[in-house]
Amino acid sequence: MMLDNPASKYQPFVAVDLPDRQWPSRRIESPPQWCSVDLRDGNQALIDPMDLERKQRLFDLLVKVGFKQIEVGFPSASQTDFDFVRSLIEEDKIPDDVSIQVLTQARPPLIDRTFEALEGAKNAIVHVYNATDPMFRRVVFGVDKAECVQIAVEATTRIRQRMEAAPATQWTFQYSPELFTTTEMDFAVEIVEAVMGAFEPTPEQRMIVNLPATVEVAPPNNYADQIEWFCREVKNRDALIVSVHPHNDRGTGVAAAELTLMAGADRVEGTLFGNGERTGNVDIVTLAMNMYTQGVHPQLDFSNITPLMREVEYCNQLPVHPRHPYVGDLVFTAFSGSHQDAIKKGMADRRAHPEARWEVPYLPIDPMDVGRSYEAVIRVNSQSGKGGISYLLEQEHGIELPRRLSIEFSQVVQEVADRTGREITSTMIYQAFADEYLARNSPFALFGHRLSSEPDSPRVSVEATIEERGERRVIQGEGNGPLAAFIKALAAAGHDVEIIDYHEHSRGQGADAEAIAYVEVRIDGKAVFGVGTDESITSASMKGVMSAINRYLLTQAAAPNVTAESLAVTK
Ligand SMILES: CC(=O)SCCNC(=O)CCNC(=O)[C@H](O)C(C)(C)COP(=O)(O)OP(=O)(O)OC[C@H]1O[C@@H](n2cnc3c(N)ncnc32)[C@H](O)[C@@H]1OP(=O)(O)O
Ligand SMILES: CC(C)C(=O)C(=O)O
Ligand SMILES: [Mg+2]
Repeated sequence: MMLDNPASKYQPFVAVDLPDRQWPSRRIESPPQWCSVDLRDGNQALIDPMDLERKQRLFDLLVKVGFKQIEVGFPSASQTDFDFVRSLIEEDKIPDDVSIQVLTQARPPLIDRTFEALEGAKNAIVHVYNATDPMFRRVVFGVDKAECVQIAVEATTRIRQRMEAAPATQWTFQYSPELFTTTEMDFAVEIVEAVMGAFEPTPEQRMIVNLPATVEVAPPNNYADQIEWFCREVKNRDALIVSVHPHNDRGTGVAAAELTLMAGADRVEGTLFGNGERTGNVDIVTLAMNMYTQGVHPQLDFSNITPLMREVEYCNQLPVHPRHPYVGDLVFTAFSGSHQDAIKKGMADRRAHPEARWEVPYLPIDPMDVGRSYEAVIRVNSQSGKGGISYLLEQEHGIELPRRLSIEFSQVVQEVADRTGREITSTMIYQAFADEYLARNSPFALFGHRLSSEPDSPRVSVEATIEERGERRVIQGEGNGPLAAFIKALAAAGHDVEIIDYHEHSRGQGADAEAIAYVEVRIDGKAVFGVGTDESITSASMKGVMSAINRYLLTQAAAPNVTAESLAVTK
């Protein structure tokens, strides 16, 4: 032992010797039996355990999600749990296809009280446990292996008798060798087989053997080895439903559940969002959604996950982390530029191929599948780039910036983001866009124009009323189209402007529809963008040119120093 290494006081886990393990090459192809233990294992870990109202709300939610097995409490432990079980039964609140499960220690008075609570239930699972791990046998119980087996067998016998005395209930028996993963594997099989000897399950009437990682102390592959080993070794495997109950002390509860299912487990006990003792039980939402994203429907409904999360937060009085898989407030949001750019392209590709499989960069799942919108997919701060800014303008304001303009405008937003150090909302982005381009109507303003053309001639004449530094006048020009004619008129008035690039589209629908024109011009060798909006596309394009001239005249000192050449290589 290295005395200067404080970690040397810990023991490494004992690996199972299973060189011919089969589970690594298996896949999960169907969902397991799910059992929610929110109302028991989750509840026993809360600062304030749930009262009857919260328990009932969570029970109703679990039923709605689709759980068919729900551990509703430890009725011999508290009056609240006892009363809750009684109210479920007496007020007929349990759907016929749902089994309630209750936990008891392997102690006769507690078993008797448990059966009192269950009187009149249609379907019930009685779950008894005792710790089998060597440290617990020595430190907590002061028993040897034989005495440990005796505790389990006597409890099983008593439970069997109580079940036989109440045949109107459809009973299922469940035994957990608590701390299975730190129990000697051959002893785990020995005690389970002794319990099976007392209960006598059959393939037609199976019992549940729940093999918990009560405290997660080893990597998930070892739990999987233990499950595969157990399933091979135990006699009458076909009379058992093998259940796993991962905890999350090492942060690998979900991985453990997945690998143990590959290793042969039939059933998983866990909680919504992973509430539970210490670092929690395995999170069934993540587990189920992981299956979903592999094309396996978990048969649990998480299609409207945000209200579900809020309800669970209310019942547990604990928040769900904003980065929690599939549900956290931030998990469908990209702030960083390259992610946003890729998402924007992926979403465009998706719109072009809506029937294709889901393939959007950085979004492992379609947010719509859990009831989230695309709204928060992109949010902008100083880590963002042009892709995200353009995406928000496009999605929320119908503005489809041409590429070079989006490069220029992203620098305007970047300046605001760097200066404030805060998130820039889509409203703020729109405002910055409007201030920068649309509000540019002085010192140069357009007050109206008239177009005319000769029949059969492509030539167009324009007569426009402009105001420059307070002085109003009429300018005239002729060209191959309205915009060309307007440029000619401006040249005659002393403003030499060359159109480099031009884009337009309509924005909004119906009576609210308007045209938006993006004009890139060269003035005195400098590339400048302008944007104009109007009901008429011709007016929008002229306003766009005016916006560019105004930006050139007024803001060139403050505006980013951009030339046509530099835009081609920026960002
Ligand atoms: C891994 C798990 O999640 S296990 C479930 C844990 N959940 C809970 O404990 C919540 C509900 N529990 C309780 O309210 C109480 O513990 C009760 C009502 C069940 C029992 O309370 P008490 O009778 O005061 O016993 P307490 O829990 O303090 O002590 C445990 C005693 O039961 C024994 N015991 C503990 N677990 C078991 C078991 N599964 N089977 C048999 N005996 C057990 C202990 O050895 C100890 O015996 P001792 O007094 O002779 O030393
Ligand atoms: C009661 C048992 C199954 C338990 O919660 C555990 O071992 O974690
Ligand atoms: Mg547990």
